[in-house]
Amino acid sequence: MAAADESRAMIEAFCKWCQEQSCEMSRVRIEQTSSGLGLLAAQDIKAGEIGLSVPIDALLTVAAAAKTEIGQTVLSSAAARNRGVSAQALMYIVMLDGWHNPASRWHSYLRLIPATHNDPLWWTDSERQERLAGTQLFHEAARHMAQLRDVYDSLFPALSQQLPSVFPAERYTFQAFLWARSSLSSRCFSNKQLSTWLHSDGHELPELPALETEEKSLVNDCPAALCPLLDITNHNPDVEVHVGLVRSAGTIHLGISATSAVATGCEFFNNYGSCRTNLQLLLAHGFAVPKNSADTLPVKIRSDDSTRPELQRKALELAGLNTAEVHELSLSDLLPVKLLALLRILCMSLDCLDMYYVKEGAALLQKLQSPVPVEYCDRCEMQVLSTLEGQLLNQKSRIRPADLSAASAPERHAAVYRAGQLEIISEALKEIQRRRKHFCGENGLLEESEEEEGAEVDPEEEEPEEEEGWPRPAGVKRPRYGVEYAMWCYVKRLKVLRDGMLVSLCCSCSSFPSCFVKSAS
Ligand SMILES: C[S@@+](CC[C@H](N)C(=O)[O-])C[C@H]1O[C@@H](n2cnc3c(N)ncnc32)[C@H](O)[C@@H]1O
Repeated sequence: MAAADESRAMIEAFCKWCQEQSCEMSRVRIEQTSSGLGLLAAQDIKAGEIGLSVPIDALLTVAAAAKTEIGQTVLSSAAARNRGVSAQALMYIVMLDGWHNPASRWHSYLRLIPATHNDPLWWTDSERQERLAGTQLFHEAARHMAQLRDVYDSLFPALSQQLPSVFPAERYTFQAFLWARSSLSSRCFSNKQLSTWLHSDGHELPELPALETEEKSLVNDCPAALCPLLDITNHNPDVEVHVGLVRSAGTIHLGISATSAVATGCEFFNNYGSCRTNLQLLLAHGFAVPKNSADTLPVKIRSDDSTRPELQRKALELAGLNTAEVHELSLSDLLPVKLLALLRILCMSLDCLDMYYVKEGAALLQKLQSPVPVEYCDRCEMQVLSTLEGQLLNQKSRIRPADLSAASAPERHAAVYRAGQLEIISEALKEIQRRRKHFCGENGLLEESEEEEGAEVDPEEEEPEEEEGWPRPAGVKRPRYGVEYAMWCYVKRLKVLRDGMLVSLCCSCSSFPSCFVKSAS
C-alpha cells in the first residue's frame, strides 16, 4: 500500500475507533498540515464553543494503564516487588503493548502516532553537540536521557528474562522506550486539566474517576495522561484555549474550546502553554517558536564559597541570596535585580559592606537594588557590570550562531532556540553598556573606552594595538578566554572570569595572583 493510502487507512481506522468511544468530533476532521496531522474545522466553530471532546473513559491514564492485563503483570512481577514500578515505565509498556497488540483498547490510536520524533533525545551525540553546545538545553537533554535510561533499566532486561513471552526483548528495547517517552511528552495532558471543569454551571459536579491508582508498588512519577483525538491539535502560541471537563450526552468528557471563532477549513489549534520557553518546547515536542517571548537565558554566577569572607556570607544570608541560584534573564527582564544584588555583595569592598550595607538588616535586598554609590565603593558598580558582561560574552562565545535557513527541521528548530538565547545575551549586553554609560555620566567617571581608547571589554571586538597593564610582544593578541583572559580582566580591574564562571570575587584580597590561582585551580 502506498504511504498516503496507508496513512488515510490509519486515520479512517482511528475515526471509527473515536465513534465507537462516543467522542464528539462532528465539528472537526483530521488532515495533514505543515506540522504533521492536525484538526481542521469541518464547520464554523463559535468562540467558546466546545470544538471536540473525548469521554474520559477513553483516556490512557496511569490508573487505566494499571488496570490492563499487561499492567497487572508488570505490577505483580518480581521486579515490582523488589522496588516500586515507575508510573512512566508502566505507561510506556502499555503504549508499546498497545501499538503491537490489536486487542489493546488504544491500538488504532497508538498506530497513528508518528514512528519517530524530532526532540533532542533523538539526535546523535554529535548533532546535540553541534546544535546545542553552550546552552542549557544541552544539559537538559542529557539529564532527560539519563533519567529515561534509569526508568528503562529499572525493569529491563529483568522483565524480558523473567517473562520472555509477555515482554519479548526485541519489543521492549531502549529505543522503543524512547519512542514512548517522546510520544507521551509531546502529546500529554496534565492531571490538572483532567480534574478541572471547563464551565462550572452551578450544578453539582459528579465524582471524577481516580487518575492515579492506589497501587502501592507504583512510583508516582507521571502526572499526565494521553487523550486520543484531542492530542492531534497542533500548537499555536497566538490562540487562547481552555481544556477541561465537560458533560456530553450524560458522560464526562475532556473538551477543548477556543476563545476566538474558527472558520470552516481553518485549523483548530491548541496552545501548549503561552509561558512555555523554546527549551521546554524543543525538549518535549521537538519544535521551537520564533521570537518566543517566554524565552529565558539561565545565568549562574559561581564564586568560590570556601574562601568567602564571613561578612559576605552574612550579607548574602541577610539579603536572602544564594550564589548557587540560577537567574533567568529575559527580554522583559534583562538584568534581574537579584542577580545585580548578588554581584554587588560580591564586588563591594568589605569596608563598604560593613559600614553601609549589613546594618540594613532585613532591608538589605531592597538597598542592593540600586547601584553602590562611588563614595561608598569606587569600583563596585563598574565591576558588577563588567563581571556580568564577561560572563555573557563567554556564554555567547560558546553558542553557535543561528542559521535559520538550515536544511533539516531539527536544525532549524535548534537554530530558532539558539537565536532566542543569543538575542537575550545581545540585548542584555546593550543594557549593560547603557547602564555603564549612565553610571559614569552621573558620577563624572571616564568610561573604559574613554580611559583607554579602543580597549573594549568585548573579547570579540577589534584588538587595540597597545594596552596599558598588559605588556605583550608585537603581534601577540589580547587573550580571549581562559587564564590569560582572566589575567587581562584583572589587570583592567575587572576581576576574574574563567570558563563562564566567576572564580575570584574576593574583594578583601587584592593580592593577585594568589587569590586567583587558589580559586581557579
Ligand atoms: C500533540 S502532537 C500534534 C499532532 C501531530 N501533528 C501529529 O502528527 O500527530 C504534537 C506534535 O505536533 C507537532 N507540532 C505541533 N505544533 C507544532 C508547531 N507549531 N510547529 C511545529 N510542529 C508542531 C510536533 O511534532 C509536536 O511534537
